[in-house]
Amino acid sequence: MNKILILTAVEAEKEAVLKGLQGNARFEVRAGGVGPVEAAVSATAALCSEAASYDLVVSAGIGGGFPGVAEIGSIVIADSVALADLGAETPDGFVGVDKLGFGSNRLPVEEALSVRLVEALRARGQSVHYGPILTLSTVTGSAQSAAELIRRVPGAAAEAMEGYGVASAARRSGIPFLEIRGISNTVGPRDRAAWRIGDALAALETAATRLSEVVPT
Ligand SMILES: O=C(O)c1cccc(C(=O)CC[C@H]2O[C@@H](n3cnc4c(=O)[nH]cnc43)[C@H](O)[C@@H]2O)c1
Repeated sequence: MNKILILTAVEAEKEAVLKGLQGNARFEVRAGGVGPVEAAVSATAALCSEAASYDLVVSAGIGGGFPGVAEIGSIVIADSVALADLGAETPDGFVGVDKLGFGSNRLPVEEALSVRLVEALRARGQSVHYGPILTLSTVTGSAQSAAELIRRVPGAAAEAMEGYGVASAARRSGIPFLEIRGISNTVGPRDRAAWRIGDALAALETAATRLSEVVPT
């Protein structure tokens, strides 16, 4: 793989990733904005630019970890991505677009490379989890909503706001995709004081270093 695009949401995430990559020239890192729409538009613009010829697209940033699965400061690598709030509210509860007959709200990742990254992180003693990462337009703020998301996506490991948008753009271009999250907070009741952005950015930096080692040439 000669050219890899990494899309973060904000500059602080971009800086952490660049630090981890230690000048590896195969990677291009862009901050594309917060939320699935900004992420999809930014990824599409990058992939459609004249100079573009990417072999891999990565969504990377901080995220919330589901309680009992991914603790603050750990890393989550997606085994799939889910647009968890795309669907309809019905008298029987939320129904996803898949059940409504409008396609799927799950997208795959490049599995072999994701697993290699998980193994490389584990081998260095890093706490890393491999599971579904949810993309949402609204940050979860209650235990009830967190439980509902786990009902929708069993095994959910983390949530963030960009992955599915980037994955969707990559899929349209036929390019493999990965998602990486450094965990800054626990998904559940809102508690800004418990946020550990520094720990999450440090985890993200570590993940970027290992990524630069495991991406094949
Ligand atoms: O004000 C709040 O309570 C609040 C709680 C969590 C996140 C935010 C943000 O505005 C950050 C959005 C930004 O960070 C990523 N992120 C980090 N943690 C989470 C999360 O638990 N759920 C969803 N997104 C999260 C996200 O990808 C955005 O880029 C405010």
